[in-house]
Amino acid sequence: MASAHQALGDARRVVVKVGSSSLTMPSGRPGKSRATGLDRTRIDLLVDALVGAVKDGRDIVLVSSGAIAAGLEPLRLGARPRDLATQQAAASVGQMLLVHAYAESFGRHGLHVGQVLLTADDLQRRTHYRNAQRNLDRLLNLGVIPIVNENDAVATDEIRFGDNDRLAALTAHLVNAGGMILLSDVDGVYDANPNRGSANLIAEITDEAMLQAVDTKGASSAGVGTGGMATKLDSARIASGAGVSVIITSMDNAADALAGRTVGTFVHKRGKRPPQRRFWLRWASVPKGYLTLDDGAVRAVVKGRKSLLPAGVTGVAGSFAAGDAIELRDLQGVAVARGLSSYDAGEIPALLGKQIADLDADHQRELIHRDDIALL
Ligand SMILES: Nc1ncnc2c1ncn2[C@@H]1O[C@H](COP(=O)(O)OP(=O)(O)O)[C@@H](O)[C@H]1O
Ligand SMILES: N[C@@H](CCC(=O)OP(=O)(O)O)C(=O)O
Repeated sequence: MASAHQALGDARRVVVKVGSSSLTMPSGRPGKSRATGLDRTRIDLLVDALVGAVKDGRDIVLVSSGAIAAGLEPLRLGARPRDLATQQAAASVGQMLLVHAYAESFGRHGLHVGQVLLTADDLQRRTHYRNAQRNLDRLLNLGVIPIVNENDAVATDEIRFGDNDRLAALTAHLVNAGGMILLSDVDGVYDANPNRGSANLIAEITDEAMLQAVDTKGASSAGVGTGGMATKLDSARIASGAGVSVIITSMDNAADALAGRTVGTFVHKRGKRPPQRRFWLRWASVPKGYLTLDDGAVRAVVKGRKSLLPAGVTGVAGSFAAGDAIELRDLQGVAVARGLSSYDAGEIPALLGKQIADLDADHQRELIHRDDIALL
């Protein structure tokens, strides 16, 4: 019987994410063991694995970290900087080196790469989301390998993905990928951080409870990565919940993972690809305010999948306009859903608690239409 991993081998469009720790090498400078340079041999190894799939007619989108890490050595920075301005500077220098290295490496096979730098804001606005989608689709149709990274040079602390694992999951939905492979310096997910003692590889993760049970404590081995295993599991949760099969493994296993061989940790997809609007609302939008719902309204929205009517809303907070994303909270303050408000925040207090029939003709509609609600 074929293993579950084969689902990845069968996916026509795959997002592959590679972390800083897999692309860089210790410089060996005394006392500066964390300073790094790009490891061109490893980049060629990765590229060769990806090209194998491209030559088989599959679409590959590469989400690559490593901009900040690649900027460390040229700027003589000993370790990943903590302050934002130096991170941005390192990324500005490093991103060029990174994409240049990919362009040369794919060039050995006669293939072109296209750089796509995204900010969190690009995926938080629906119009930008569609722009990014159109560009990625066109690049793939032209036979170009898109290389995606966060636009670290302009990202600020408030509006950044921070880790590319999550960006990879959002990208997988954006391009309608069937599979996602997260490549790191560890060959899979273990039942505890393998750097802290003996641990066992988890070959398959079948549900959300298993994803949440993994022990991810302790620093990563390389020191240049950002999220460790926790962000990879978050990413796997987002992608697998949106109908994408996921493998988490090491870069050395990239070709095997793409071929559907049994390597690393396979995370089973759950459900189907959700409509773009719901996925975007749930995972990429930033709520501008919230409504407080009484118990009946929570039941209607969550269990009944109904539109939200003013009668069940007890409060409004924040400053938002019609069409903005807002949170729906229960009486205990727990967010149960996100939705796109049909009204400006200032219009809502006058509607609270009222039946639709009692409202004037301009306001005889729901606060949030059911098609504009994503449950959390
Ligand atoms: N349960 C676990 N299984 C595997 N690795 C783990 C686990 N918990 C923590 N880790 C750490 O996560 C690291 C990978 O994360 P990170 O260095 O951020 O990767 P990358 O730069 O590739 O994104 C591994 O080297 C390992 O030290
Ligand atoms: N965008 C940043 C990488 C952020 C990140 O997620 O890094 P990693 O944990 O190595 O995947 C960069 O290119 O340096």
